[in-house]
Amino acid sequence: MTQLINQISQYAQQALLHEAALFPKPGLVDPLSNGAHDDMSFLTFIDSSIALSPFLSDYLALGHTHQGTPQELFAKIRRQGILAEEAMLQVTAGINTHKGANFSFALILGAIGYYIQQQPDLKLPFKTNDTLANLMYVALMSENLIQADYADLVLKEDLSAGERLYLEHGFTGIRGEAAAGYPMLRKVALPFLRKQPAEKRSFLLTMLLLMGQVEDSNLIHRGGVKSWLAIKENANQLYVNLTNAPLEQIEDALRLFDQQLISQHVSPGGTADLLALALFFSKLEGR
Ligand SMILES: CC(C)(COP(=O)(O)OP(=O)(O)OC[C@H]1O[C@@H](n2cnc3c(N)ncnc32)[C@H](O[C@H]2O[C@H](COP(=O)(O)OP(=O)(O)OP(=O)(O)O)[C@@H](O)[C@H]2O)[C@@H]1O)[C@@H](O)C(=O)NCCC(=O)NCCS
Ligand SMILES: Nc1ncnc2[nH]cnc12
Repeated sequence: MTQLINQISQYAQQALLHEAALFPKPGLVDPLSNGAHDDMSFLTFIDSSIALSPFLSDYLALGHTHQGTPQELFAKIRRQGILAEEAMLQVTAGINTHKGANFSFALILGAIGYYIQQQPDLKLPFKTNDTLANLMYVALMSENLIQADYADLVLKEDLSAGERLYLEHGFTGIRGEAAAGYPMLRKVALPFLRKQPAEKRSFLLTMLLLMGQVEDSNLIHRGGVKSWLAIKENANQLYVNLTNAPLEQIEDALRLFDQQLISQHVSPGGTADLLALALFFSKLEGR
């Protein structure tokens, strides 16, 4: 069992690094560009991923030994996730590289650990139904998240981007995504990736597909709702135009898109995290 948990933890670490290494990513950090970020570089993401690495195994272990309800597992995972966030912020000098990614990987790895406990004979690769079962278990873990996190929010000072967007627009961002069992993975990214070869061209198109659909609190927080809607429309149009294009043409279009988002100083951080999660499940499913 330990070997299985180590392998899954390794896939998660690889997915975080492969997302950061993919280029060109509009507005985001990659090896060739810091995107719309003045405080983050590709090396920051490498350091952040390494800091999170031991916690990825912890999340799996917490699920694997859990006895109790999904919500009780959520509480255990959140406590460990806060420690992970502190470790991340320590190595990044307080820069928020993977706050969202840590949250999502923590929930999903916790759910997978519990799933393995329930199915001791489970072998990799995951079937589609294994992926679905785990994402729906995350929904059970997170079913009280929005109500709990946003209770008395009007009284809270120093709101996060996501909290402010909820108050102003009712957007639920990453919390809503988790509480719904990651529909951006179940219904958008993974059905597409399962039909594609595991190569750079497919990952860049998956990123565009997600950018066109995600309620990305980073984009909205920095650029506002109108800007986010225009970027979504642009991403959707690019995806349609490039869906049969060669890699070189896709890269050229994304470099232009990158320059546009950099000039607007906006960055789809939520999309980046969902891409990392999609890469993770692709590895779990044997691609
Ligand atoms: C649940 C929390 C993690 C939420 O905390 P908070 O309210 O502070 O966070 P939000 O503002 O809601 O944003 C959360 C991050 O989630 C990513 N994200 C955004 N939209 C979505 C979406 N629709 N689906 C999935 N994920 C989404 C995004 O994270 C990535 O972007 C960040 C880097 O980009 P950057 O622009 O630099 O972001 P900022 O620094 O914030 O902006 P600037 O100041 O630079 O302009 C980075 O985080 C990426 O990962 C959102 O940022 C929290 O409450 C919590 O529970 N945390 C600790 C406990 C924990 O994690 N426990 C484990 C599981 S329970
Ligand atoms: N490559 C990236 N650039 C900016 N924000 C991110 N959040 C997660 N991955 C990111």
